[in-house]
Amino acid sequence: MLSLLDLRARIDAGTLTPHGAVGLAREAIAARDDAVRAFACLDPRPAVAQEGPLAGIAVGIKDIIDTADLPTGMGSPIYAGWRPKADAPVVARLRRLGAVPLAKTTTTPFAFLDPTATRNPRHSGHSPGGSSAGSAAAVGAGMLPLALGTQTGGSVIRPAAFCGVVGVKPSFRLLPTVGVKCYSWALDTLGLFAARVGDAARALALLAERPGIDLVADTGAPRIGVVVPDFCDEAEADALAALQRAARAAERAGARVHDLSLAPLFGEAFACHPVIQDYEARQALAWEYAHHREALPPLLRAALDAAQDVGTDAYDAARRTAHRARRSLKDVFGEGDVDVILTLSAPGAAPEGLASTGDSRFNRLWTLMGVPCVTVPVETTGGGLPLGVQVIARFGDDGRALAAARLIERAVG
Ligand SMILES: NC(=O)CC(=O)O
Repeated sequence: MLSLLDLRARIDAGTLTPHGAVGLAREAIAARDDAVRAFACLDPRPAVAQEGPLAGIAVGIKDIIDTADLPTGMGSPIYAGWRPKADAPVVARLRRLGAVPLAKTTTTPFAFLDPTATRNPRHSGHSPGGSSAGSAAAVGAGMLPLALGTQTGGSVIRPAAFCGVVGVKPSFRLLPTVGVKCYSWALDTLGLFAARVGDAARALALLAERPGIDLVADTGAPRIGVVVPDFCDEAEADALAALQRAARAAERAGARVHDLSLAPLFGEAFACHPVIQDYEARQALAWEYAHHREALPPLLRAALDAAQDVGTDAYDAARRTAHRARRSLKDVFGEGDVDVILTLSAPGAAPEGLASTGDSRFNRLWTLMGVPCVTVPVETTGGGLPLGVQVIARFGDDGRALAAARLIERAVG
């Protein structure tokens, strides 16, 4: 895969130019994307800045994120050819840092569950996951060193794990979702994909203007609480084995690892995620539902049909429960002798075929809690499909989540 840090080191050393670095991505796209289909469109004549900490870094932008010089199609014929007037602030920030928004990456329609045509870069007969399908696949295929995605349920962590890359869903609103097509304003979170933890940490620190995110020294021996939430349905044996492998490797690397159980309140909060999501999606997509319902794909259309019945009382009760759970989660980290939580990134490896983007049941609670999540590739199944594990820190402690993820990444080798 293309490493952001490696490209930047070669540019800083004068052995590679920013044009040359972008050229490597364009060559890889030309060679591989026919098999992967990760892109909605490409910039045919990208402007390549010579200066900036991300000069030479080609970036994929999920196609629900506004770009002024490329269409933003939302993965839907309803927005075919739609050209926003302005870049989303996160895209404008990338340009100020010297990066090149080279391509729009495929998204499931409006970032819901209906699949894309994108294939898993590690096994073309399997899904790359969703909704940030193209971003995860493009990095996993070695076509880009960095890509942006979003998560409302599990749309960063799950596809990253399926494609064998690092995915970061930062603390809620660490990055501005202005200019990003809204599905749920209480849940939508901008995230990113990269080859390795260090690449992702550098990118997030620059995007968030928080150098400390990348400078969290290896926090020595993190206290890791390992949990498989009992309110999530069963996980596949391969995924559970990968979690245990990561936990044991972290322990050998000096981490203090113990099993963690979550109070029933977190199961109640888990059940509140769809109530909040669906109530807000009904309003966020009211225009599309009113004027183009027949052009919506089947899973999204059915979800919005059902969302018409979600009332304000249920919504307000769900928000109260989520609030209580967020306060209780602070105690898990504070009094629970836990620096980070280690859990599954997905129920298993990528689903066979392209009909399903997989299940977000091991992601939704953490999205609702607004806490930073990082998925790290751990191993591959016998069939060559990647498996990841998810590292979660307290709200605002993104650097610690990345530092612990880096320890695990190194420990599993
Ligand atoms: N946007 C989302 O997070 C939905 C999903 O988990 O696929």
